[in-house]
Amino acid sequence: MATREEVIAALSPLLPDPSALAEVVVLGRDVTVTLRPRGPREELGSKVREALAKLPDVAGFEVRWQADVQGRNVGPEDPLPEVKNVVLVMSGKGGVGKSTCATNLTMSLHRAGFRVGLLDADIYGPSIPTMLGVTGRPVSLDGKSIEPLERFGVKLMSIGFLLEDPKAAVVWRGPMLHGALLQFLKDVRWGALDYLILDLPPGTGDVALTLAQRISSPYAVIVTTPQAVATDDVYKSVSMCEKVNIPVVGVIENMSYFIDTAGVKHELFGRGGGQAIADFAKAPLLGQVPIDQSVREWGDKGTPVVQASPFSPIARAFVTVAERLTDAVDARRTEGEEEAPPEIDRSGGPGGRKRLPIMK
Ligand SMILES: Nc1ncnc2c1ncn2[C@@H]1O[C@H](COP(=O)(O)OP(=O)(O)OP(=O)(O)O)[C@@H](O)[C@H]1O
Repeated sequence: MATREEVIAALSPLLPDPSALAEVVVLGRDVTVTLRPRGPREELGSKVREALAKLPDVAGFEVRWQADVQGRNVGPEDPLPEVKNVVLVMSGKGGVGKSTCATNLTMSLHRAGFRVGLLDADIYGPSIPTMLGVTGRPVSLDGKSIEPLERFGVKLMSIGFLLEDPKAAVVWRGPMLHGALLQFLKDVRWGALDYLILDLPPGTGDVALTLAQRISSPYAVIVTTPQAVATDDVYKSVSMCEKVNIPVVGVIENMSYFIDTAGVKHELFGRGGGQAIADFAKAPLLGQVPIDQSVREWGDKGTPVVQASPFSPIARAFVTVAERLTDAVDARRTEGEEEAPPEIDRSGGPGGRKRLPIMK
């Protein structure tokens, strides 16, 4: 078993100054290190993880962050005044692992010490309830606001919670669904959050437009596979973000490769797709997530792999993506790339003013 002193001695040379190390907890063969960084997180996090991996008798390790997260300029009519950052997870087409990335990103941010919520805005195929193993109906304590459900310490809301059978195809009409989404933003008691992650339906879209019209300074993360680059869909989703003024803050390449039991890497879906989209979007590639059977297995069991197996290499891939995302958001906010608060659409268009009978 490594001692606290050994961990501190191994990490000290990597730190910009001693105060960057806020806490070291050794529990058996597991180590949790809390850092208080001045600069970007991902580089320091990677170095610290590398050093921890080299320590003898350390089986698992995690890095947490103690940081003041920069927030957006919230417009006067923004439905989420206490939410510092809103991140829309999007994809050009279905099945690329958008919901998987959204849930594991959320869990990575939560485990790293940030306050985070997850809104399943994939109103046509909500999968967050399954991936997080949550059932139940949202309730209202005051008859006005909706209490979010909670799982693993993360606040959650999904249209799936409102369906009798979440697996059944959603037959509600578009405007009603948009109304539900807006209601989720406005009426759910999210409280103070550093990041609210939204899992958007695949494709270009009216949902993104609705959100862009209501929320000040959201950012988009595009999920793709190496092969999806061959289709127009993913480029279209980047262009659509541009059109509705939602900056793309990064790209995640999912299912990038597969490592077999002999340790050989196979690039089943080709290579370079994520970087090509990142270049097109003029945004960083946040990471390449390999194909790993445990991702699907844990997703099906209702516990994201980052939560179920936090010390595994696949969990670390998601953790790195999450750290790069926080760095990318901070960098954009520091550049002062704030958008003007959105014009509020009162036309009653998609989403209109319809309210859902959630809390009869
Ligand atoms: N890196 C990965 N390794 C292994 N399986 C994965 C990986 N990423 C996603 N999957 C699996 O692929 C399937 C599709 O993933 P997911 O539902 O996240 O995609 P999606 O893009 O959100 O789909 P939809 O657009 O239909 O909502 C799921 O069964 C998921 O467990």
